[in-house]
Order: sequence, then structure tokens, then C-alpha cells
Amino acid sequence: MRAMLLVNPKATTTNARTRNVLLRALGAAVELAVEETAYRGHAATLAATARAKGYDLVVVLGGDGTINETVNGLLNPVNGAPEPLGDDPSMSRPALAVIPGGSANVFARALGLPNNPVEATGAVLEALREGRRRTVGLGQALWEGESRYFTFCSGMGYDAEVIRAVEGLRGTGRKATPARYVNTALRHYLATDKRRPAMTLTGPGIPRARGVFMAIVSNTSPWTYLGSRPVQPTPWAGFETGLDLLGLRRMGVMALLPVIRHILTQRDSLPSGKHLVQLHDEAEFTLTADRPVAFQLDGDYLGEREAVTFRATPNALQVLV
Ligand SMILES: Nc1ncnc2c1ncn2[C@@H]1O[C@H](COP(=O)(O)OP(=O)(O)OP(=O)(O)O)[C@@H](O)[C@H]1O
Repeated sequence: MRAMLLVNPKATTTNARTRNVLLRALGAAVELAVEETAYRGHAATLAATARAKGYDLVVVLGGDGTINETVNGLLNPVNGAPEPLGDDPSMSRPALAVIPGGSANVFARALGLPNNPVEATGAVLEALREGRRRTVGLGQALWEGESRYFTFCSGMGYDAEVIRAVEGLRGTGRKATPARYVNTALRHYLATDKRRPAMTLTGPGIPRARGVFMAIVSNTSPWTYLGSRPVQPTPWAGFETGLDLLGLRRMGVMALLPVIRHILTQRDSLPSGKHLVQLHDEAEFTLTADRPVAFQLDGDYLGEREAVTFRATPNALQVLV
């Protein structure tokens, strides 16, 4: 088996020691090429090359941002090559394995991998030995002629505004800890628009929902983690189903508090309330806005948008777990 290991040396919890452990352990099991990412977007180019060269497996040591780039490199056609046909396009792409090396590592943890890179390496090696793979679907967001796949979530509104603010702080050298997200979210709550909802939700067979302030779109659950605690606004979302959504039509404290309490404490039941818009296992829907709204994908801030379509991509990749 030919594998390419992609390492983001700048990811929050990636270091030379973890990299060496992984390199030795994987190198003993497969024919291994190692590549370090040198800039933003590099992982997508490297993953696309791995696919074009017929590698069987791409292993990522990094955070959710590097995994997102890798997945996009694996799915986007190389040099105009036709997309694979058939019921299970995942079979024609290199398989994926992930070793958590970022700050939140939502994708790896949602797959059930340990958050510790050495333990996760053990789990991936075991999956390799036993031929254990899981076929996962991805989400795809499409806007203004652009598109990008996501592994665990996307969103428009308040959550994307918070991610934008945290990215601003990271630009000044501060780390993205759970406490920083919570503090930023609380502080930013005062500034976010709680009076004029901008968005409308539409989709084939979906009742039109107007007056949406913020929307979380999920390809899996949890949506994120606060330390070790899973946060589950869309607890029924899964890699094997279509996309889920939780939209909020009120942003006042009295409307938000019960929802926050629910998504922090309940694992299986949906939050309830007339001000909520909820979708489960949908193939496609669109959020349009009457003014530009902050947009994020897999925790990456992607600017302000007025219309984004979200589409489920079933059987996208085989993942070693
Ligand atoms: N050599 C590099 N120098 C600077 N940035 C890089 C480099 N290699 C990759 N990147 C970029 O760093 C970004 C963040 O990386 P990554 O997601 O792996 O780690 P993280 O930010 O620590 O984790 P998380 O996404 O969980 O917060 C990615 O979007 C990637 O494009």
C-alpha cells in the first residue's frame, strides 16, 4: 500500500516528536511518502497530487483546517479528469486517515478517534492491519461560482461572526482555546444584530422559513467540543446521512439560554421551540440573505455572503477508523 503523510508543522498541537512517532509507525506498515505543508492551501495541492498518482491512502497530521484542505484536494477533479461514477465514488479515491494535531480536532473526535495523537496513531494502525474502513459522506457549500466541501460543519450568522473574531485574535498570536471561543462569543453577543434577521431558508420539499438570524449546518455530530464536552445542536446528524440544520429565529437571551443548555447537556434529543428551524438528513437547501452575512466552513471564516447552497455528497471517502 502506498501512503502519503501530510504534516502541518504549524498546527497547534503538532510537534516533531509526534511526527517522528507517526513516521516510524506508519513507515513500518506502508510504503510512505512524507510531505510538510508550507502554506495555506498546500494540503489541497498535495492531496490532489496523491490522488492523481494513484496513492491508496492519505494520512493527515494536523487540525481541521488541514483536513478540510486535504478532503477538497481528494474530491476535486485533477486537470479536468472526469468525476468517478457509480454508487460508491469513495472507492476510486485514496482512503483518508487523520491524526489529531490541531486545537479542536472535531472531525477526528467525531469519528471516534482518541484526541491524543499517539493513541490515535495506534487506532489508525490497528484499522490498517484489520482493513477497518468507514465510508463517509461530506457536505458541500456552493456560492457565487465557488464551492468547497466540509467534513463536519458550516454556518451563517453569529457562529461565523465568532469564528471571524477568534481568527482575528489568532492573527495577533493568541491561541484558539475553548475559553477564548466562549469569551469571544459572550463579548460578541452584544454586537451581533438581534433585531433584523437577514436569512431565508429554502429547498426542494422544504417549507420556506423566513427571519433566520443564524444557521448551523452539520454533516455529523457533535458540532464542536468545549474541552471534552460535546456540543450537539443537531444530534441526529451523521456521516452516513444527508445534512442537518439548526436555525434560530430569535436571538434574545431568553430564547437562547434553553437552547444552549440543551445542546450542552442532551445527547440524543433535538432542542425544541417555535423560534427554531430544524432539518434532518436533507440532500440540499439554500440560505439567502437580504444583506451579506458571515459564513464559515469547518471552522474557517470565508467572508460575508448573500446566498449559499448546501448539498450532501454521499459516499465521498473511505476513512480508516
Ligand atoms: N506551513 C504553514 N504555515 C502556515 N500556515 C499553514 C502551514 N501549513 C498549513 N497552514 C494552514 O494552517 C491552517 C490551520 O491549520 P490546522 O487546521 O492544521 O491547525 P490548527 O489551526 O491548529 O487546528 P484547528 O483547525 O483545529 O484550529 C490551515 O488552514 C492551513 O492552511
